[in-house]
Amino acid sequence: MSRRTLRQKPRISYYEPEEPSLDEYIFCDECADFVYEYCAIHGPLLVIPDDKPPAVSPFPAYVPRAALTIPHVFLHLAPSIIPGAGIGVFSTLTLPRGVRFGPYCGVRTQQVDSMYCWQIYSRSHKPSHVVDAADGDKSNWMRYVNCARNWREQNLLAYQYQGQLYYRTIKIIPRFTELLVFYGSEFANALHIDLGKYNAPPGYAQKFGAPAAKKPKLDLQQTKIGHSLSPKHTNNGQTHSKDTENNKKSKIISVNKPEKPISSKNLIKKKSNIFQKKNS
Ligand SMILES: C[S@@+](CC[C@H](N)C(=O)[O-])C[C@H]1O[C@@H](n2cnc3c(N)ncnc32)[C@H](O)[C@@H]1O
Repeated sequence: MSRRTLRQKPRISYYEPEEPSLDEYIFCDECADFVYEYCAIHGPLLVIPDDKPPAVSPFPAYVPRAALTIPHVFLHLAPSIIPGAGIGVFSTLTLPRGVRFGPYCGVRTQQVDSMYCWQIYSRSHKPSHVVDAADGDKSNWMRYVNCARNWREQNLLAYQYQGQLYYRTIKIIPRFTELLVFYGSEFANALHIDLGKYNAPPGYAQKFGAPAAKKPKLDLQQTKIGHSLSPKHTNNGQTHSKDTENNKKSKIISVNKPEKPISSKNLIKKKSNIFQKKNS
């Protein structure tokens, strides 16, 4: 009887569940929990892509390319409601909660050289690089979103997903309302925003019918800025600051007063006026 050795076969595992990367989780505001890629109960985020700027801009050279990327059906640029803050981004239509904008575009760098920077984290939650949108010709409209001065006026949340930074709406945004995100405590301090007063007093959201706040498991708001801010805990690379409460309380509808309507005919005219003013 001949003895045959068995051929060396590579071992194949027919059930190799891939560990989901933490960078692929998003936070469902309704479930108040992290979900993988999208919430099976409340559905995916409504993705609004940037407009594609024309190869040759019909606007004068002082209108940066970034301004032409604004999804103009939904949003427009106008002077901010915040005194001295320059240009801001406003809704043209009422936006529901759960709309995703982005990604935030800019120059990839390691230095925080401007107020237009967002820190991106690696899958191992270490600072990876910074996206700097200071150059209006190498970035998109998201650079014009200003920082909320308190939780009540914050209607966007910055978060990291698959290595890029996005903004999503955390409440219904009535039309002609300025879109405002929280930049994180370092930039907020630089803008003289009183962080002690940023969050509403405890129980405020419940007065307006929000369910009792669960104890936050994770901090989840991305914070704009630098290397000194290390993420305390990240999920999908999201940076987590002490602002989780903002998300929990986002169940209340915005108390922002709508801005005065701007007719769409005047929008483009207004757009160039804004830049003229800014550059003069
Ligand atoms: C990322 S940019 C936002 C777009 C800016 N408004 C513009 O016209 O280019 C950040 C700058 O906007 C202004 N800004 C944003 N939020 C502000 C706030 N809450 N208070 C005062 N200034 C603010 C500051 O000048 C800051 O340096």
